[in-house]
Amino acid sequence: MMAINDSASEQKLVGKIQAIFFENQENFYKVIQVKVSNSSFKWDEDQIVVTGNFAEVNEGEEYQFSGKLVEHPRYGQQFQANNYQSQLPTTRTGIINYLAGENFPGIGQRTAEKIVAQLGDQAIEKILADENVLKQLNLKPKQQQSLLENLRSDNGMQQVVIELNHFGFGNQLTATIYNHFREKTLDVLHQDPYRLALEINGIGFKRADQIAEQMELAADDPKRLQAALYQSVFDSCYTSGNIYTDAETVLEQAMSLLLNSRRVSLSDQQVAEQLVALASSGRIVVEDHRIYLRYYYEAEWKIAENLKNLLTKKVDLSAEQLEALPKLVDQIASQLQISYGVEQAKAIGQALQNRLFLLTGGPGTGKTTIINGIVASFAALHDLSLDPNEYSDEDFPILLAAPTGRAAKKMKETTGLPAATIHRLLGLNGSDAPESGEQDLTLSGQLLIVDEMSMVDTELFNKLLAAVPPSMQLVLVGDQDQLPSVGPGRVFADLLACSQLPQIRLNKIYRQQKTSSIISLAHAIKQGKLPDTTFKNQPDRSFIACQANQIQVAVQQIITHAQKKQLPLSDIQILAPMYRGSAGIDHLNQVLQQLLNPPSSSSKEVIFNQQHFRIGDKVLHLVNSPEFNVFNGDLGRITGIILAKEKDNEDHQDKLVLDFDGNQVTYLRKDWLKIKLAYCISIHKAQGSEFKLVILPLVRQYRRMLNRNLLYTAVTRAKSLLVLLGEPVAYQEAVAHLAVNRQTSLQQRIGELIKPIGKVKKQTELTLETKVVAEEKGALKPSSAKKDVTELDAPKDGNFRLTAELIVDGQIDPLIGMNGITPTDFQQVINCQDQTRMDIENS
Ligand SMILES: Nc1ncnc2c1ncn2[C@@H]1O[C@H](COP(=O)(O)OP(=O)(O)OP(=O)(O)O)[C@@H](O)[C@H]1O
Repeated sequence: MMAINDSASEQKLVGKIQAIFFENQENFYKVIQVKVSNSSFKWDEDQIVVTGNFAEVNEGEEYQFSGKLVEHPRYGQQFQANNYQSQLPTTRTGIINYLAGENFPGIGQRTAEKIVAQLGDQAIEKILADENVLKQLNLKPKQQQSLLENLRSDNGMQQVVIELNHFGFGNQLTATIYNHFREKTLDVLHQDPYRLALEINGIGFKRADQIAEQMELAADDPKRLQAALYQSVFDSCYTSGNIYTDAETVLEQAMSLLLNSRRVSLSDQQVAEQLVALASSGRIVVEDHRIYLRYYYEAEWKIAENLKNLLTKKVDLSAEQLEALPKLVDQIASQLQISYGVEQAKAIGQALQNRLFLLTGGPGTGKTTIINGIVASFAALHDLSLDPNEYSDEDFPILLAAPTGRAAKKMKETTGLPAATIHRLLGLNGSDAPESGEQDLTLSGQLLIVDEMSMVDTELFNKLLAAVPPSMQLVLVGDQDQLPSVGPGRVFADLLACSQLPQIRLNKIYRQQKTSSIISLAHAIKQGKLPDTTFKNQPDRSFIACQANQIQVAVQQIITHAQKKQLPLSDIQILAPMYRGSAGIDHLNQVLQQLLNPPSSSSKEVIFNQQHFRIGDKVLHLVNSPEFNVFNGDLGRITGIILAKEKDNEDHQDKLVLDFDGNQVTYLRKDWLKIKLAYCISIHKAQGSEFKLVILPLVRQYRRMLNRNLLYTAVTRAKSLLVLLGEPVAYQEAVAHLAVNRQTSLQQRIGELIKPIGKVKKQTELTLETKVVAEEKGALKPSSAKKDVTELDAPKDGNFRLTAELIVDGQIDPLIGMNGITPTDFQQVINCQDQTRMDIENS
């Protein structure tokens, strides 16, 4: 039995489990009833209720618990256990009976007696500590196996839970760690605790390093240095949205992680050596000056390869069908009572004739109208019914999808056809890590249209494309001038930058100008201009000049005014770029909650992460939770609060009941991290949503965040009314700054695999095996850095490998990967990190 962290203040309890009252299926938390046989504290009753984190405990078995007696406000005295262990039989007869029992098939009474005769009263502990002791017993191999496996599984999970608790992991993480490593958990914990940081979401380098320090792992251990380096590559991508980073950034960040965690100095050389080792291990990939997480390196290649495969097969249309196309499009237009513009008609024609088609355009340029045209003409061309009821035995042949719930809902409303989120379409669970392996789903259908493509990140697009069969046609629609996806990559912009991919950019605005000055403002912003009318009131928009400290009062007044005009709260949305500061999202939410949903003695509230949640509050969902059918950016309302102490609340947990457009979901306390008050939300989170009235405060306080894409995205969220407020100079600064482009190589990968139309050459096989050799001190070998990827071979199994030999005179060059980097490049990194912070704040 492992040592238990005993402390003098801890109380002990020994007893048999009589009943398990409650067990949480998602973690190890249980409430059990124990028949007391012994206790270190005064206890006059026969039974006691014990709560805590337990692996599989069995009714009827005896356990020893350590912890403390607590007073539950509703249930009285209970024993709160921190640790527990099964009371292994201690007497000779007890051990013999235990081993001869049904837990150990193949071991009878005689064998059990023999084991105890030779190994003594400590037989079980001895076997668990060293399986070699079994050799002296002359047991059959099957008996040995039965003994070992069953003793270990009886004790294994229990020990894991105890030890993870001992290291301070709560219920949820304990369950996640155990489910990930299973019976190897303790080995991982003892031999390479950094794997926790590398493989488990929610555990960072610092936490793993604390465990490693307790295990006395040296501060310069290669595992430690590699873990910090990996974490730095990971952080650079996830915080900036870049697909790759560079050696200088990684080395600098890793060093700061290492020194912040333990005050032991390390040389640059030591850390740089481990960067090379990490690349050799395949967990990161180094190509030229770029450092990738392996997943993203492969994802970009796979996207390019899947696009190439898709484009290889032509759409099978007969000469008659092709000839009839223009007429068909005209017919559809007259059904919709419009006449398509030249570009619009061309877009529909191209979507019908190509396996892959990209469509981008600003607000009001007719994207939705074109989607409707594509759907109707595709159905007419292929003689398909658009009535979902006629497909009871087969799948509907036209799939419509979007990255958020709200965008999918909008698609459903505008087309009158079923539409889903991409996650739902692919059956993805929100907690799937990018590395969660190959998915084998293949979509069924003939046409897939994805809207709001600017929000789709590299990981999701990779997964989506992997599920698209070569027989399907794919239409990707979006507005490339909006903010890029929250996750790494800028897929839509990269695809549009590839002229070899069939695409159309819509420029003409069709939404009537006289009813919308918002749209013309958006198009001017896109072109880097702020029209003279920006700060003058128009029928559908207005401007209120004020300073940062006046924003709160101004916003309160606008909302009060809008409410007097009978505009429901769900139609009003305040958008801001930043969470912090007097004009930041968090402060505005507090102020607005006070105005719109103040505390009252008759209504319940809970406090979580310094936020008060009350019935009626508007909330924003921050992550994708397909299990609830709620997605990142969805807005809902709190309709119920059930407190743990309430009479009929059987599982004694605090709960919030939320309503997302009719979808009622119950959130336990562990889920509350997923929501935030939403009277004011970030512009990032508003992507994919539209609101009747948008209120947009911009002040110089946000200067670091302000750029053209951000302002454009905010303004285009307003459907009918827009109130701008703040400092004119902040608007001017936003329009003047173009967002820094993310570092991605998708365009390059596509360029290597898909030749420009009309210039298709014989494809050279690709490989991703790059050999980088630094010839001169302080520099990578120029020829390797310039090596054309088409010279290399891509393994069919997708097992990309990289050999990085960054060796100079037998030494690792501390300047690895920095060759050719100019101060401007470095500045770009800094700018990206600024962008990054914004992404962190908004994610
Ligand atoms: N060819 C056309 N003739 C007449 N009206 C058109 C035409 N194309 C689009 N419209 C109208 O213009 C308006 C905007 O079109 P649509 O909603 O399709 O644009 P969108 O690009 O999807 O805009 P948003 O991104 O703002 O939703 C709609 O009222 C639509 O009916």
